[in-house]
Amino acid sequence: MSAIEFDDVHVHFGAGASRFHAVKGVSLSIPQGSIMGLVGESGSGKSTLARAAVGLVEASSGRILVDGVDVVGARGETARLRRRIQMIFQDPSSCLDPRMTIGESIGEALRAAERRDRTPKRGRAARTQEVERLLHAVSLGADRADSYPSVLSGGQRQRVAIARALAAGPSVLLADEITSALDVSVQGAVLNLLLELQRELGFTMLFVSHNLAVVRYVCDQVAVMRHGELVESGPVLDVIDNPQHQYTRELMAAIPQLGEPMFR
Ligand SMILES: Nc1ncnc2c1ncn2[C@@H]1O[C@H](COP(=O)(O)OP(=O)(O)OP(=O)(O)O)[C@@H](O)[C@H]1O
Repeated sequence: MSAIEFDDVHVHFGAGASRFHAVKGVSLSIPQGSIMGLVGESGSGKSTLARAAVGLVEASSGRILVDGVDVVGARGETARLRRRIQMIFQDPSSCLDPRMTIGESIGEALRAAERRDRTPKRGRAARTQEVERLLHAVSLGADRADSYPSVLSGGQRQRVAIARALAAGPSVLLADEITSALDVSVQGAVLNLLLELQRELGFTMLFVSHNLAVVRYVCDQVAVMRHGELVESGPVLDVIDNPQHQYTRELMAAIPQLGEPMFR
């Protein structure tokens, strides 16, 4: 498993007069195996920072290091390191092809990982077995392999998205608002599943969320962004219970009550 570090990362969108500075020199280090929450108001640059790590947006400058190796603009062996960073999105449909069955979709992610790692291609039976193991890992029955995404609930689709990410053998997982589109009754199950998998597999995680109660439940560290800048970071309970920055205090005050853990 890998540590990930953002070192003075800047991201701009657009050009000329409409050039917009979305991420302004963010430096953030997530130790191997820990879960860092990333919070801040809408538009503060959280998703953009996460997307820069997987190359979905281009960092204008700065370094993104996986185990100390800069993966920005990486090629060859280093690009392989970057593909060990997997991202899960708010809307699971965005990563599921509606024309593919769930089994085909997970199988495709397995094949991509084989190509990346240059490991021998699994035979059909071995692939089916691995798809079933991954479905089981995310608490879906093996019979789901033949279903299409359209017949699944939002929570089930998000489980499939997690299974696809796991198929890639991630060393770092970026979770961007992964439960905010789900019904509250399903959110807890998906979060608990993710926590169990993280404990079992030990991947490092960046967990982007608006919900501070969820962040407190899931994360051991938290970073706060505002207007593209990092304003504060530290152990989750320290930051939530004793925020140092005025903006973090305002963010906490906006939450009606941070009561006991939500989903236990
Ligand atoms: N592809 C893009 N082109 C232009 N501007 C963009 C693009 N993606 C994001 N932005 C802008 O960058 C800023 C940061 O967006 P980002 O999605 O990272 O914020 P966020 O903190 O994740 O917000 P939210 O919590 O609402 O998802 C916003 O002003 C957004 O409009």
